Amino acid sequence: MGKKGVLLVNLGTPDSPEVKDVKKYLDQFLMDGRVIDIPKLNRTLLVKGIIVPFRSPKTSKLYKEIWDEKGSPLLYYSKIQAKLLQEQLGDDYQVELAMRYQNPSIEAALEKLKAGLVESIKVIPMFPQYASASTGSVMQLVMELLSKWQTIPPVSFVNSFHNNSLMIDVFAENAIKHQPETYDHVLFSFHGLPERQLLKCDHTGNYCLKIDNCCDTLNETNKFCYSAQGHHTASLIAAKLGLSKDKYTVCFQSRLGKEPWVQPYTTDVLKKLAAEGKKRLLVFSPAFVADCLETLYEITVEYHEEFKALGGEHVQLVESLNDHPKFIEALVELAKN
Ligand SMILES: C=CC1=C(C)c2cc3[nH]c(cc4nc(cc5[nH]c(cc1n2)c(C)c5CCC(=O)O)C(CCC(=O)O)=C4C)c(C)c3C=C
Ligand SMILES: [Fe+2]
Ligand SMILES: [Fe+2]
Repeated sequence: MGKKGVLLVNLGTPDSPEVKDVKKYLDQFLMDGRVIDIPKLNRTLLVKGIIVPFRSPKTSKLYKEIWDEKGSPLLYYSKIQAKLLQEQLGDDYQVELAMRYQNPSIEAALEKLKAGLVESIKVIPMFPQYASASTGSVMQLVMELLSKWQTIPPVSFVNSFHNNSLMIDVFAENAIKHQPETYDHVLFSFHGLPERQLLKCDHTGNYCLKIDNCCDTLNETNKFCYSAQGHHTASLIAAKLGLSKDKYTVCFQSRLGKEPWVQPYTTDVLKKLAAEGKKRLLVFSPAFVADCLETLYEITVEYHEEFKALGGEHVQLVESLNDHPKFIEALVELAKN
């Protein structure tokens, strides 16, 4: 019997924090039609003509703030996760790591699985909540690449793991280290998405953003909605910590461009909480399985400074799943089941 192949795929990061590598990364990332879902000509003009030239120098500076001797935290933690998963799964499995954008590429990782003569491939996009821009994009590229193989082994995909109980435990355990009861309010700040991407995943056409609080709870209609899955993740972590509804807010960060994105925006929530006199905030970022630019810079530095300027005192990030042994156990479950 051959080994079973497991492919972990996270988003990606530049090869270095230098402007030229950030340009290559942003170009590949934002030219993906599932990330900026507008007609190709408009996307090309917007990405190559405006976003990449103007945003890259700024983004390069931000990456330099979080880059250390181990490299980009997202890649560094992803490599540890893959190594620990391989150790836990043992010799019957071959685990490979890939990034959707830049390196190590999905193509190279699939070639390694092919060379290992694996009898099957389990793809785990490392995004707890399904979104077309993240999980969907990984699935599409893997399917495109595999479609060119002569022999296509049995392939399966993890679609989402927003309610994985081991993952929920890790977020809760990581928060307990910070004594959540000493904070005035808790935020679950998810990476944002353009509203039109949420609307596209509502197959009824009359539910999402048409009904009040459409995605505050998960149901049969919105079960693949990124926002609904995010609210569900947040409610499970809150329940584990015994947080009542008035103690936490689900919000969305990292908006890009002028179009409406899923709301409320984290920056607006910071303003509201500061105006209410809240001083100390504990912030989860449960759309990611590893600390990255969005957590280590946007939350830890930018939101902290923004909140202090508004009269607040402290914004504390709850560290991500990173190399927590229970998260590796969660990955073992996902790989096997
Ligand atoms: C249209 C723009 C973007 C969409 C849609 C989007 C969705 C999306 N992104 C992640 C995860 C990550 N994004 C990260 C960085 C990042 N994201 C965008 C834009 C969109 N993301 C940009 C331009 C950047 C780069 C930084 C910047 O210039 O602001 C990261 C961090 C990577 C790292 O190296 O640390 C992650 C992770 C998800 C899960 C998602 C859809 C739900
Ligand atoms: Fe992003
Ligand atoms: Fe909705």
